[in-house]
Order: sequence, then C-alpha cells, then structure tokens
Amino acid sequence: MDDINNMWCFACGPQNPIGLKLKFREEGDTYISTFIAGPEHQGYDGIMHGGLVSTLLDEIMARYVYAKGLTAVTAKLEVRYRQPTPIGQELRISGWITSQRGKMYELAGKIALPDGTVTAEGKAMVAIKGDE
Ligand SMILES: CCCCCCCCCCCC(=O)SCCNC(=O)CCNC(=O)[C@H](O)C(C)(C)COP(=O)(O)OP(=O)(O)OC[C@H]1O[C@@H](n2cnc3c(N)ncnc32)[C@H](O)[C@@H]1OP(=O)(O)O
Repeated sequence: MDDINNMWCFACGPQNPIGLKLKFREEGDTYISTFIAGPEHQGYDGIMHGGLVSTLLDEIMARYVYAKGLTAVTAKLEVRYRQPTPIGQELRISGWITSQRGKMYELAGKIALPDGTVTAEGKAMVAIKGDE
C-alpha cells in the first residue's frame, strides 16, 4: 500500500480522474473534509447515492488513522442515513476517534449541511495492519 499507488485512492487520490479528490485538515481532535456532490454522484434525482455517502464516512474515519502515520484498513462500517444528502450543497464531513484497543481503533463520523443539519452518521472499526 505504498503512497505512489495510493495516489489513485478513489476518495482522496489526486491522480484518479473519476475520484472524489477529497482534501483534509485536522481541527483539534477532529478530521475534516468538504465535498459538493454533483449529478454524477446521485442515485435518486437530487440526492447523493448512499454508497457514496458511506464512502465519505469510511474515508474520513479510516484516513484519520492513516494520517497519524499508521497503515489502516476499515474492518467494520456502520452508516445511519438520517435524511437525504443533497447534491449541490457543501457537505462537511468530520471524523474522530472514540476509543482504541490494541490494533483496533473505533471512530465516529458525520456529514452535515451548511445549516448544521446532519444527514448521515457513521461508526467504524479501523484495524492497523502489520507491526505498527
Ligand atoms: C496519499 C494517499 C493516502 C491514501 C490513504 C488511503 C486511506 C484509505 C481509507 C479507505 C479505507 C478502506 O476502505 S480499507 C478497505 C476495506 N477494508 C479491507 O479491505 C480490510 C479487509 N480485512 C482485513 O484486512 C482483516 O480482516 C483485518 C486487518 C481487518 C483484521 O484481520 P487480522 O489482522 O488477521 O485480525 P484478526 O486476527 O482477524 O482479528 C484481530 C482482532 O481484531 C478483532 N476484529 C477483527 N475484525 C473485526 C471486526 N470487523 N469487528 C470487530 N472486531 C474485529 C478480532 O476479533 C481480533 O480480536 P482479538 O481476538 O485479538 O481480541
């Protein structure tokens, strides 16, 4: 999983022509990204496809562990779709660590609209690969 090939990550790889090209920053103990979905990301008209909503949550949580210098993979992902996630509005995607036991991190995440409405929430177990 070297970084050269990781440049093709569907969610964050800058070289992936059909990827989401997410960028990230850390605010306190929270990892943040933003995304505006287009019609190419929708399922039903005007609504982001649920699989891509879960991709955003998966990425913000697993990549936070990766950003801490660890090779991390998602072992379990749970998504609660609270209400439709619209296209054309800036989505704020955030993730944070809730616990750690050995090589397993537990994280939570959410997607919020500019007015603060939460459209989806996630929980993940993220495993560290190898001897890190
Ligand atoms: C610039 C570019 C950047 C690029 C940056 C890129 C960031 C990309 C982020 C994307 C994130 C992804 O989508 S990653 C892709 C999707 N995920 C994957 O492909 C992962 C596939 N699964 C695996 O590789 C494996 O199953 C692991 C590593 C998760 C676990 O395997 P393992 O290491 O052999 O561990 P194993 O012996 O099974 O279990 C060890 C302990 O963990 C527990 N455990 C294992 N799995 C689970 C589970 N799902 N839920 C609860 N507990 C679990 C076991 O009970 C055990 O506890 P005990 O008995 O010891 O107490």
